[in-house]
Amino acid sequence: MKILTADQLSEADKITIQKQGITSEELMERAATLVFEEIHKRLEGAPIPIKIFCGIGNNGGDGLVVARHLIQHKYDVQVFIVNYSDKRSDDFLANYEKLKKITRNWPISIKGEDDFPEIGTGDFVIDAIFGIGLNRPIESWMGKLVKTINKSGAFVLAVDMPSGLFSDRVPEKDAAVINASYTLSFQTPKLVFYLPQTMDYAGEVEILDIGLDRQCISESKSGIFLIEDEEARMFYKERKKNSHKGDYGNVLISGGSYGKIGSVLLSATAALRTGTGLCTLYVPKCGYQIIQSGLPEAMVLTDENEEIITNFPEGFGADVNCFGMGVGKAKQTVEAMEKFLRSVEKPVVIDADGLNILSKNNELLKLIPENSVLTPHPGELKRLIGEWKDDFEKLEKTKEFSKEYKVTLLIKGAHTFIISDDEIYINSTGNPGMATAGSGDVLSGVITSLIGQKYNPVTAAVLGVYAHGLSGDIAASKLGMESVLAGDIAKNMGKAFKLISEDFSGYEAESQ
Ligand SMILES: NC(=O)C1=CN([C@@H]2O[C@H](COP(=O)(O)OP(=O)(O)OC[C@H]3O[C@@H](n4cnc5c(N)ncnc54)[C@H](O)[C@@H]3O)[C@@H](O)[C@H]2O)[C@@H](O)CC1
Ligand SMILES: Nc1ncnc2c1ncn2[C@@H]1O[C@H](COP(=O)(O)OP(=O)(O)O)[C@@H](O)[C@H]1O
Ligand SMILES: [K+]
Repeated sequence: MKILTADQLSEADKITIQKQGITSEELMERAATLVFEEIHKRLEGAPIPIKIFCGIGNNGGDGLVVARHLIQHKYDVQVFIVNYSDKRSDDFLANYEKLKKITRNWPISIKGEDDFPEIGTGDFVIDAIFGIGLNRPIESWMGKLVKTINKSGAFVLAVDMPSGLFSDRVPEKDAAVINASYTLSFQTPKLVFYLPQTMDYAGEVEILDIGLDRQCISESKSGIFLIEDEEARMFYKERKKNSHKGDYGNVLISGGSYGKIGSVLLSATAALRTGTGLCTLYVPKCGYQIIQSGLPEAMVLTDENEEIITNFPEGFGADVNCFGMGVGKAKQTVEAMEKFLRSVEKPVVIDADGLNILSKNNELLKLIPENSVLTPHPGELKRLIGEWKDDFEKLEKTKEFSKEYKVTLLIKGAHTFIISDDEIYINSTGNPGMATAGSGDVLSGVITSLIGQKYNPVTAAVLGVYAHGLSGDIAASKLGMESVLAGDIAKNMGKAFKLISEDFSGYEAESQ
């Protein structure tokens, strides 16, 4: 799903109104009615005290529409108008009049701290103060109101955006921003719902399709995409009946050192569980027994050194190479990495210590084959591209690096970002159970495997990250998050692809 900016969305609102021949008030009614329906579906008429805080722009107008429907469905509703100026929007005013006609319990105006209501843990708060129209931080008594709502312990549902959160920048420290439990947002996701510095404000996010003009949305230029099941299905290639192991890639994974052989074992297991035809590992001698008994399906080549990698097997002719997990940073290993980079021409996958070696030996960067995939977590990324001021600058710097070296980079995290040139893909799968040693090694194995199966490297990275997260979700649903081991993510890769592919065949069957 495309991610658009606030300006693009406002433009889409205008075009929709024109093309569909509706008024902006009708569009507001449509959007806010969807919000009401979501709430009604969950509350099922429960007599919970609902407190709706409305601004005086169109986000506030949405709040008034939601209030009207809730009251008409006999909910216990009190509306508060956050009355910070006299400039009310036309659609706010129209809905204010409509609300007054259906209830005697008129909205209460808040003009300062003295007017703040009591808000308790049992309340259901709807935040309709500011939406995408926010153009400066929330200050004075309004800021205090936001902080009071946050402290109340009430369940907070934000309409479109948590108030105080900008769609294109990180709030200042101590800024007043609603900490929503849930955000119902209109038409497209907003980038700030997924960045580590801002994602917590939005809580759980659901996107409501308010029927904005499809052509306008599809023509809007955006380089940012949220990857969900629909996109994963589009990328997935089914295995052909008439195929053999040579069709699914001959991969070589090089890494490991004394005490860290498990890392390569995990990557190789993941590669094979992702469908690799032939998988060979290149490890120090001490890894031989471990791999042969731990993963008999893999072949093993060993370095002449017992404990570290000091060389790289030239002329092996793998379809794709992966280098770095558990490899350490010894001088001879750096030399082996240089030999590796000089001897390979096709895109490679570089992970973990492979990335740390690159950070310390910048002259190696220009040896990386074009279209390679680098898989840093934020710590490794920082070593590679330097410090950043905030998440927006991090994205810009990562894009620059991607363009300079013509590589795809991951920024791993709760939402992993995949960055290639000017494009950003954001993953939607995964769970905190995956914050466990070795899950990154599994991911490199998955991406390497997909490149070996002839997915282009960007698609391999995007689909690989999605399937890896889905596998983590399957593992967590069976084991509980605390018990997920990286090996469980590898083990469930097949089930993840089955989910992706079964939906696909279901879709095909339906359309026949
Ligand atoms: N335009 C449309 O047709 C639709 C708009 N919708 C709603 O409209 C919202 C956008 O509405 P608006 O553009 O009216 O903007 P908001 O309701 O977000 O904000 C209202 C106005 O407050 C002022 N403002 C911004 N930051 C402020 C601050 N910190 N302190 C004091 N004043 C501040 C701005 O002038 C802004 O226009 C969306 O988020 C969505 O909820 C929906 O109803 C869908 C349809
Ligand atoms: N809270 C989380 N939610 C979803 N995925 C997560 C979370 N924490 C970690 N992950 C995923 O787990 C993996 C961790 O990778 P990494 O930090 O390299 O681990 P390691 O080095 O131990 O293998 C990444 O794919 C990351 O996206
Ligand atoms: K809001």
